[in-house]
Amino acid sequence: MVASEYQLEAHPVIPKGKPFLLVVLDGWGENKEDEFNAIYKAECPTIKSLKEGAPRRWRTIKAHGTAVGLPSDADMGNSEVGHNAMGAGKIIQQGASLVDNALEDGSMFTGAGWNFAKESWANGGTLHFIGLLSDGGVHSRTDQLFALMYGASDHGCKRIRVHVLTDGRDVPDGSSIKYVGQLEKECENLRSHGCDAKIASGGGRMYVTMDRYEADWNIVERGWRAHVLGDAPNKFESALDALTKLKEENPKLNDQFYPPFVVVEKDGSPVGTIEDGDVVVNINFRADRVIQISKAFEYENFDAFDRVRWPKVKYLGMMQYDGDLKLPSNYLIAPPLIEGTSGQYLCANGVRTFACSETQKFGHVTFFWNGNRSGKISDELEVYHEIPSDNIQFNEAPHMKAAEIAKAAREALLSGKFDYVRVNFANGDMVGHTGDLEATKRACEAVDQGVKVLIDAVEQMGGIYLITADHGNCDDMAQRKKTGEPLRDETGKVAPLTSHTLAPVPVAIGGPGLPENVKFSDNFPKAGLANITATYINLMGFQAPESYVPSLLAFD
Ligand SMILES: O=C(O)[C@@H](CO)OP(=O)(O)O
Ligand SMILES: [Mn+2]
Ligand SMILES: [Mn+2]
Repeated sequence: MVASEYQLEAHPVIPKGKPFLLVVLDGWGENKEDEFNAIYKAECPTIKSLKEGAPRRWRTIKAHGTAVGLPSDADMGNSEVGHNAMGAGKIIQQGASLVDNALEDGSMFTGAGWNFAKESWANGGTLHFIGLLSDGGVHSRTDQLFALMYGASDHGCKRIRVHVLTDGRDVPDGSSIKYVGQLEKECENLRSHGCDAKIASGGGRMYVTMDRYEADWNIVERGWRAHVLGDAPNKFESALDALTKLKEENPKLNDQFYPPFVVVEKDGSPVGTIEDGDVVVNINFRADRVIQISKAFEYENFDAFDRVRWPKVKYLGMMQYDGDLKLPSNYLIAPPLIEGTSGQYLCANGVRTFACSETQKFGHVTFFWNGNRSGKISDELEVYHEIPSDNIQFNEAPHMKAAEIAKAAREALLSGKFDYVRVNFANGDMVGHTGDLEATKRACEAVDQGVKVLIDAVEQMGGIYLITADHGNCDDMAQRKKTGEPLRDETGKVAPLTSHTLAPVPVAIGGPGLPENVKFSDNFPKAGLANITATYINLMGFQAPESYVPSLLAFD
């Protein structure tokens, strides 16, 4: 039975019932064609032919800044906001913006979450912050952390401990020293005003605490031991010492992969373990990489690793990270309410869906796509298929699981059991984040081969496809000066860019099932990822919901 609020009318031009393929090329922007654009330099005949072979069915759309609900157009896009927009058909004010608003209008410090946290320090508990320390704006921002620290001090908090995860992925490698230096300064300032604030522990975001989609629980366990128990092989008298000395010992170490460390007093005792009665605030607004640590703090029954000690603390997220699990149960800011997602509409109209990626992006095409819900929309109509990612540095095996994803999705298309096959290829993004240009070219080639397999399957089935991306990354692998020239070190070596880019992303449609007269409209020059949703709902033979931003299709 179709829930009437979600009923969709038939599209007047595009027939229903053709198998439909949607591909997200993660981290694949349309950018300047130069030697640092891995896509341009790689052999990608299939994806390049989409643009050259059918120019009326290829265009770019915005994937960053306000077009995807971020605070400003200086913000690069990311997977969360990109997949939220593509899944939901509208621009959603995202976590970063909601936190900014609450800090600006003061509602941060009057809400239920803040009041709940306050009880703890009013009773002598320590306030702990855990999170990614940078101003990358993808998972967190230092200015928001500092505002919370000062807010707490203004509200009577006398003891703050910060557990820092160094970045180097949304910001240049090596910048962790700068962010830790800034935080040290703020701590010093707070101390001079009577609030004992210190950095207590830390580690690199890809090695400590911030695992996602249960790819490797060891990452979270290392964080737990350092932050909660004060237990790590590396102990230093300050976080700055930790970063500089660990790097001296191992010059190849990068910010993303710092081992866990604990800051200790002169006598070797940790400056800030997490104890009964304390309050822990996770400063990340983005969910995927803090769901596991949130479970470790929140769940009484927990067997992912041995916590050794499970302190009775108040635990809060910057946001609630999982709407289905209600995790965590306490949070500072209510997450964006993402209702009326494409999945809700399509399931209500009987569309049988196969969603697939490898672990690193599995939640992107399911959880983020469905408006940050960890469950399925329909057990009868949907199959979610995860291919386990390898736990390695991805420039060592840049093909990742592209072939396996293509194989699984191809079988789904050919089986006739699905109307809609949705996949994400991780390579351009995950290898792009390593800053390794040569490996990233190989990554692009693996994606291109995967896309070819899938387009062939669509051809065979008389289907329709839409191929797009969530934000840029592999399209520019060099840090740039203001002039656009690549930035070089003293030896002339180009500084690698490990982050996403601000580039728009391509979108291409095609397939034998697509009527000849369907093309992209010449309107909507400012279209963004949210416009994809109405577009693919049309491609499946339905008119899009009125609440969605417009479809990009036009008809001759
Ligand atoms: O790895 C991640 O967490 C982010 C970058 O911080 O990348 P993406 O948005 O592509 O998942
Ligand atoms: Mn992405
Ligand atoms: Mn990324």
